[in-house]
Amino acid sequence: MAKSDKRIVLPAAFCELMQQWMGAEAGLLFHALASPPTRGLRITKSKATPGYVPNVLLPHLNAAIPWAPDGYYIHLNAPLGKTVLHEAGAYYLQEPSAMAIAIAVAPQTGERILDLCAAPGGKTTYVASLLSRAGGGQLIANEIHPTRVRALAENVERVGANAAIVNETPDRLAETWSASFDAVLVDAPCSGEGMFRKDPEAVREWQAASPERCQIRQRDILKSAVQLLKPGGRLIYSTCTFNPMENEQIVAWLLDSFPLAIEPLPEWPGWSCGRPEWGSDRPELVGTRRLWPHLAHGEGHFVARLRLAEDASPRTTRVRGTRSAKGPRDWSTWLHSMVTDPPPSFVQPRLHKDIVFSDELAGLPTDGLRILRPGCPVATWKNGQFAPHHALSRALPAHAFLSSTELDEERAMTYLRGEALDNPSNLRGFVHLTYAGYGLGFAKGAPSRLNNLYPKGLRSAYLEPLERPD
Ligand SMILES: C[S@@+](CC[C@H](N)C(=O)[O-])C[C@H]1O[C@@H](n2cnc3c(N)ncnc32)[C@H](O)[C@@H]1O
Repeated sequence: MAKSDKRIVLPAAFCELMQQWMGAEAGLLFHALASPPTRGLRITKSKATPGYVPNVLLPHLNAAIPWAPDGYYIHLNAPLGKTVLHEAGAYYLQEPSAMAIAIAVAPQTGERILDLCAAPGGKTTYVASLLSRAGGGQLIANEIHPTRVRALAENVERVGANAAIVNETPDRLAETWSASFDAVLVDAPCSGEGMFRKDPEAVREWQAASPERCQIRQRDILKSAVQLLKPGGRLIYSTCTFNPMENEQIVAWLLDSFPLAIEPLPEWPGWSCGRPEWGSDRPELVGTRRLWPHLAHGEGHFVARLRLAEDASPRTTRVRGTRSAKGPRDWSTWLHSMVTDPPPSFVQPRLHKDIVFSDELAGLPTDGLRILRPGCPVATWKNGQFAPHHALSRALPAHAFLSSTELDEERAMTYLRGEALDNPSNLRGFVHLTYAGYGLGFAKGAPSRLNNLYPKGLRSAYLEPLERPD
């Protein structure tokens, strides 16, 4: 190991490799890797009003992140991971350079988008926000790892993103869903050199053989990703690593192997162009983007957007009969007694065991696939009775609920601890509770109290207040 600075000790083989690629500039990178990491958060639910920030959060935000309309830098030690607003899914703590990836996906109205390597969900949740803001579409988030897929589901539910969650290998998805997507995001497993500053484990795990090993896996995943694209569809490829083997070289290989063309990405402030000389001298590589921590405030990402030729002849999907979305009887009546203007995927749901899910897999065959959630869990259905699922409280804006009440921070904390609340307005039935306009969960109105329906597994006694006493 070479001692490069007093904070982290960079692997000697990493330093040699980067010196070979970058020459004297490598010193600037190593110097930047010796300084503290950047930290960011992204407002998640600015669907109707981009740029909206809850007032209580304002004192905790630093500058806006120039490439991400919903992103802000925050202080390294800002205690923002355990607040009512965080629990309510009002923001997602996300490394600043990672925010550019969903922007590169550029979701359009009505598109069907697949995030192939999605856990823990940073990019999925941003793509979901942008797709919803564009007018809605279909989003499917896949994660191969059986434990990580649960963290993905929790984050998707916390921020109220509308997505199906799948736990599959890319090749099985390609087999079943060939030529089905307008856009596929591959945020690939990589050697993680852009994580060095914020995660000492990333430094410990890095080995001289990591870039080559990762490159092989990335090619495998990308072969399936290309197969999943409709003709004319977009492939977005990203990593959080610096070495060209997993970046420019992968994109050069994609251009050589498939009828794909690079779509140049915007010139985000501080970002650099990919380097053609690192990828078989393909001049188009200037259309890819890199964030270097010695040139911009972020930890480091590479991203490329490629478009599949319109006349690409895809292997067609074996359609084994798409399951028709069938909900229980009286569903529509119950749903309209809870919310106004439910999205179409809620009106034609899927019933799976005792849960009614919005159908985010409409039009796709699902037989034989490991589906964790076909969409948002909207309600439970037991003994012929519906009850709202907690996830519904996050999935729609507060104004959509027919019975909704706003809590102050103290009452919100009481609710998130799992305690009953007083009921001064004598509310009855299922009541949607909000804080700063963000859905927290449901309660059930009784004569003198609001009974707490916040799921036991989510209850938390250790939340930090954000509001300052006057
Ligand atoms: C960089 S992480 C994804 C981060 C995520 N996109 C986010 O923004 O939160 C890469 C993911 O790929 C998954 N992965 C690992 N090997 C894979 C493989 N062979 N095929 C597909 N995904 C894989 C990992 O479990 C990991 O969750």
